[in-house]
This record gives sequence, structure tokens and C-alpha cells, in this order.
Amino acid sequence: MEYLFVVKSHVTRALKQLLHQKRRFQSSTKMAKSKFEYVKSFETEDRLDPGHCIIIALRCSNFQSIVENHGFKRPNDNRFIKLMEDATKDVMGDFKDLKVGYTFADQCNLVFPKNVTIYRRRGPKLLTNLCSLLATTFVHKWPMHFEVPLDLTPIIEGTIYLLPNYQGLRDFLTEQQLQCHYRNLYETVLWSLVNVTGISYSEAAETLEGTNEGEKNEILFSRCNMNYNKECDAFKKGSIVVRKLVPTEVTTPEGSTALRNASRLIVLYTDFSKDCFWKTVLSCEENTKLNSKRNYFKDLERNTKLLPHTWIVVRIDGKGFHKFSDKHNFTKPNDIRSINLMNCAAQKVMAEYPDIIFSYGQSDEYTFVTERYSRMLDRNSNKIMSTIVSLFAATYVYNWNKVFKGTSLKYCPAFDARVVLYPNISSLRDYLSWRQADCHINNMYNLCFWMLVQKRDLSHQEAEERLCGTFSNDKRALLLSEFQCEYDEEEAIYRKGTILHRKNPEECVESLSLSRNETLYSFRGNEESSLLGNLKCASDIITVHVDMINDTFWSERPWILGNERDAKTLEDLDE
Ligand SMILES: Nc1nc2c(ncn2[C@@H]2O[C@H](COP(=O)(O)OP(=O)(O)OP(=O)(O)O)[C@@H](O)[C@H]2O)c(=O)[nH]1
Ligand SMILES: [Mg+2]
Repeated sequence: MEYLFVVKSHVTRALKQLLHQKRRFQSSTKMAKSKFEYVKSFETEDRLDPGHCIIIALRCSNFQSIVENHGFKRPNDNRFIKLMEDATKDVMGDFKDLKVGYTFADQCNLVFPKNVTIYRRRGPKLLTNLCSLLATTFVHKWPMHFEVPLDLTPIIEGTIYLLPNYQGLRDFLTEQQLQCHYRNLYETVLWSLVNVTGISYSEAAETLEGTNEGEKNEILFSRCNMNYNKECDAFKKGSIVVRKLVPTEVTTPEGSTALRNASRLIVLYTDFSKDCFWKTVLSCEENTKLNSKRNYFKDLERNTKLLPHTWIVVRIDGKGFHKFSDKHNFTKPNDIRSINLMNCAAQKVMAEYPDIIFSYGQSDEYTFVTERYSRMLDRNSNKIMSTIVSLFAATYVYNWNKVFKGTSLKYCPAFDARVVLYPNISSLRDYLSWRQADCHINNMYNLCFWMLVQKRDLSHQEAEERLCGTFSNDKRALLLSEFQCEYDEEEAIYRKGTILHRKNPEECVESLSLSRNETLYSFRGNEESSLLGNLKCASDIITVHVDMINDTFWSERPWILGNERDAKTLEDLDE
């Protein structure tokens, strides 16, 4: 009976979702499409091979600064361990397909089983959704674990591993746990030497140089009177999050209470090297054993090096923002608070990464363009995507309370990101025009739609029908005749979206008294000598809400994209 009830509610939810998607599809197809749509063909799906376990390995690239800025207890801070466990649980709570989560220090490994089909196994979509959700949960849950406020946003770098069988998964996680142990042993002895014997940090580090595991244990015992085996399991083994059926009290349809098994996320501090974890806890259908040769993982990492000399475009999009905006009572059709949050997050990303020369945002999406010859993060696509999306998402949540004042964040948003390469300026400009044309089409449609709903009391369906088959001029006429609203007088930020670009380097030359060549070189995205980038200064970034489809915007700002004739060769770059 209860089972039937659960199935029924699942079916109803699925049908509702289908209906919602169909409606959205219909209304989007009713909207005009721009001539720039062809640039979509540059986008790739990057599906991961079927029949492989997928591991999304995430690590916080600015962890050291977080440790130093917030007075973490050394060698381990229990508050941080609990925060990471909480964040891992939240991500696994949202992504029910995840089978195991393993977190230690600043690292979090999330495991999808072989047969997972979520997002059609698109690697970037999986990676960036998990990565951004971990980042937003980290920021949101920080105050629940730390009294000291978080003073910088986490940047999370992600890697995808594909493992062909459960033996591979066991080897991978066992190896990770060994790394956790080595790291913890080193840190425990180091900080015990400092705290117990009173020697300096550098003296302690010197003492440990070149020592093996046994010697470290001996130093800890003889000099600090501590037995490593007695240290807390959470420190030595890390935290393993798994699902377990737990008897839970439920209310039956008749109104009485009963005990039923419900899936819960629990944390274990156990060994991946033990058979019982794989047989009993994971109920693994394949036989696995403890393998001593585990140095093959580098080959199983998805290599995603991006083609050199092409424009790298990263587009971020909010996950389920239709629901998110509803739950947080966004004003319709545009909520300036969310737009401000998005713009602020984009500024932060540009200030942090000088190779990003341009960005464009509208609705729940943001596009970042890196300098054509950029060597940012070694042009590793997964690292670029995860770094940008995590910093962006974390900043969005970090500033939430300041911008949304009375409205508390009900749940953490996630964003996905994709990387698209454009080979020349014309295709890149067409891409940007496509996004701005989309902003215009959506904004005009949404403005008409909500005017009809809010001021004429039309139902959603009636408003959709009223707008079906109308062109831009029809909508302008409707706005003017029925609502005395001149479309072009609407706020430019809504009609055109937001463009962020860097100042003309010539102006910066004057202010920095550097030679012209030096500054231009740095603007060409060379990481090693990024003079202007070192300023990491948001005041270098200009915000405008203007048309960028016509030539004027670009001819007035020739320094942004340069000139196709000046395209560089490999030799030019090596000079
Ligand atoms: N009311 C309101 N809604 C907004 C605003 N910005 C974004 N949204 C909502 O966010 C949605 C963004 O569109 P999509 O990205 O296609 O939809 P989504 O729900 O995020 O779905 P996925 O991206 O596929 O996960 C819009 O359709 C709006 O419903 C805003 O300023 N005000
Ligand atoms: Mg979206």
C-alpha cells in the first residue's frame, strides 16, 4: 500500500515535470530565434564512456589561505572535518545516484556507479554541478561550524576519473586513504613537535625531512610521548559517507505511525583496504581484493587539454533557477538583487583571473572569455571550468545576505559550466551576439508575459496564447498600446544584459609608467609576467549595459579582442 503510494507520487512528480518541460519548450519555440544560433554547433557533449565508475575528485585550491586566515587548529580542526562531512552529505542528498563520498582535509571524492545515466553522463555537467554545489554548501554552512566569519571564498578544482571496474574503484579509494594517512602522520608529528617540545616550525620540518613512516612514529613516541595508533580515526582515515537503510518512523496513509526502512546518509571512519567494506557496506556485486599495485590512476584521469590559440569561452548556467527564483520570491520578470549578485560574482572571478578579458551575463547565466593565447591552468578544461564555476557560485552565496537582506537562503544553488572553443574573432563575436540576442528575446517576451498576468489578470496559459506567433514589433506595440510602456526606455541592464571588460591598457600604461610593449604583453595573458594581473584589482574592470551585436562596441574598444590580422604564431609567443 505504502509502496504503491510512493510509486504514485513519483509518477505524478515525473508527469508534472514533463508537463512543465513541455510548456517551457513550447514557449521557447514560440519565441523567435536569432541568426547567431549556428554557434551552438561549436558546443560538445563530452559524454563519459559507459560501463565505468565515475569519480569526481574535488580539492580546494586556496585551502592554505583558508587555514591561515581563520586560525585553524593544527594538525586537524574538527570543525572543518564536520563542515566537509556536512557539505559532502548535502551534495549526496541532492545527487541520489552518488554511491560513496570520501573526504579528508580539503579533498572530496564523489563516486557514481558504473550504470549511472544522469545528465546523459556528460562529464562537464556532472563535474561542475557537484563542484559548485560543494562550494555553495561550504560557504552557506560555514557559520554553523565556525564562529569566525569566512573571509574568502573557496576555489575548488575538479578532476574526473573513469574506472573500468570495482577493483579499480577499490584501488583508487585505498590509495586516497593512504594519502590521507601519510599526510596526517606528517602533520601530527610536525605540529606535536612544535606544540609539545616547543621547537620552531622550521626546526620541526627539518627534523622530519627524509624520515619514513616508522621513524615518524618513533619521533612522535619518544619526543612527544604520543602513540599514533591512539589518534582519532576521523583524522587517520578520513570520512566515508555512504547510504544506509535505517529504521525510521513514518506516518502511514491511515494516520498511524510505523517503522520503515529509509535511506540515510551516514559517516564511517573505516578502512577501504578491508574486504568487509566492499562486501557488506557497499554490497559490491564484483569480487575485489586488496591490490598492492595502485600507481595507474594518472592514466585514468580524463585528459582535457584545450586546443591552443583558440578563444576559450566558459558559460555558467544556474541549475533549476526557475524553481530557485520562485522559492526565493524573485521579482518578475527581473530581480535586480539576483542580477547584482551575479555581476558581483563575475567581477570577483575576473579580479582573481587576469586571463579572463571579458564576460557577459543575463538571467541565470554568465559567459567568461579568456585571452586567446592564455595558458591559464595549463589550458586544462576541467580545471578551468571547475575553478571558475566554484568561485562564481561561492561568491553568489557569500554575498546573498548582504543583497537579499530579509530573504534567507532556503537551499544552496548549483551552477553548471561548459567550455566552448572559438577559432576566430568572427565566431566569438557571433557567440556573444547570440547570447545578447537571447537576452533581448527572452526579456521582451517575459516583460509582455508578466504584464499580461499581473496587470490584466490573464492566466499563464492565456498569456502564452496571447503572445504565440507574435514578432518583436507586435510585442513593442502591445507594450505601448496596452501598458503605455516604451520598450526601449526599459532599464538597459534588463534589455542588454551586463558586459564586464578590462580598461584600455594604454590608460594603464600611463598610470603604471610602464612601456607600452610591456603592458600589452601582460594583457596578452602570459601568466608568468602578468603585470596588470598581479594587481588583481577590480577597478580595472568596467561594467556596461550596451549593444555588442553591432560593430560600434568593438571598434570603440579595439584592445579587447585585438585584430585577426595580428594573430600570433607559436614563435611569436615563445619570443
Ligand atoms: N523572476 C525571476 N526569475 C528569474 C530571474 N533570473 C532568472 N530567473 C529564472 O531562471 C530561469 C532561467 O532559465 P533556464 O536556465 O532556462 O532554466 P532553469 O530553471 O535554470 O533550468 P536549467 O538551467 O536547465 O537547470 C528563468 O526561466 C527564470 O524562471 C529573475 O531575475 N527574476
Ligand atoms: Mg538555468
